[in-house]
Amino acid sequence: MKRTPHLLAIQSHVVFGHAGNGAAVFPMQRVGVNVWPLNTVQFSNHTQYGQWTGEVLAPAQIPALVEGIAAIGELGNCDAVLSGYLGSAEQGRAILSGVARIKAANPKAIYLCDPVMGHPEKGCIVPAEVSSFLLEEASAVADVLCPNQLELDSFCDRRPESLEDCVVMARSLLARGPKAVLVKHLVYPGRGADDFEMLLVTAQDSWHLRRPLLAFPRQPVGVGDLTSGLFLARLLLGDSWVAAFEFAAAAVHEVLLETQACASYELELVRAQDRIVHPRVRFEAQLLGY
Ligand SMILES: Nc1ncnc2c1ncn2[C@@H]1O[C@H](COP(=O)(O)OP(=O)(O)O)[C@@H](O)[C@H]1O
Ligand SMILES: Cc1ncc(COP(=O)(O)O)c(C=O)c1O
Ligand SMILES: [Mg+2]
Repeated sequence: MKRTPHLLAIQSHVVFGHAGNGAAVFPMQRVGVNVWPLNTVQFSNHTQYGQWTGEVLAPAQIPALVEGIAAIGELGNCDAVLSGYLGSAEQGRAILSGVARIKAANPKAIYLCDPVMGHPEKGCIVPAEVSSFLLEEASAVADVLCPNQLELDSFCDRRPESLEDCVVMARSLLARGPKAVLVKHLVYPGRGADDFEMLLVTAQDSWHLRRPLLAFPRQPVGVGDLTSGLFLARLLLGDSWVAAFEFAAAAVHEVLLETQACASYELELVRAQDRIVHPRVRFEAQLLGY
């Protein structure tokens, strides 16, 4: 029987609703991965409500928890680390030391970094030191980076001029060390008004994917976290880069369709659970010639 992969997921948790691990853990489990959730913050709700209560995890807890897993002899079973929303740069450095510890125990383990930098206009609040940490330190260690357009622009310190330019920008991140860059949401001059576009770039190839843009009165939160989590889960289950990309796009679209149908602000993950595992829609990624 094929072994079930194990994944250490280090990101935020919300008590109410869905963001960070609260958006990604259940879907990753549903598609067939053992998830080890390590919550960088525990907030009452995501920050786009404009108010929340809760705490940031003390950074020293991250290596302490990783050591605890090492002490029971399980660290070598960790196949991947996922990091997302961070409460402080110090937490980020603690994650990198955890990644090093895990790679020493299992050299095949991969590290996917979702560089959540915040979006002040949308009300996603992330400390400025976290952005600097992601730009300067995490990107050099990550095997896979999953920025949105704003985060890609921050990495490159400019905005794209075209789709081809988005590929150039994503490729420039590969030079820092990652093997693949998934841009979860593309924004560039001249893009299709009715589409939601994504990009996957590896050293060899680049793929572009379109799915329908859905109308929401308030943009749902946690979509990026869900995308990164499902992409990594499917990679661990043996998918190729492009298959995992297409799966994540389809499964996330199913969740958004259910969320829209329920007129809900929070992602309808429980109602959409079967559609996450077996998406009814399929979006084919197009291989770009550049
Ligand atoms: N098909 C879609 N139609 C409309 N909005 C979408 C669709 N897919 C994702 N979104 C929204 O687009 C935004 C994507 O956010 P973005 O900033 O690119 O990534 P992240 O979720 O990581 O912040 C989110 O607000 C999400 O709710
Ligand atoms: C606590 C928390 N985690 C994660 C996120 C990231 O969510 P998204 O997937 O939309 O980038 C947010 C965004 O506001 C947040 O408040
Ligand atoms: Mg995000």
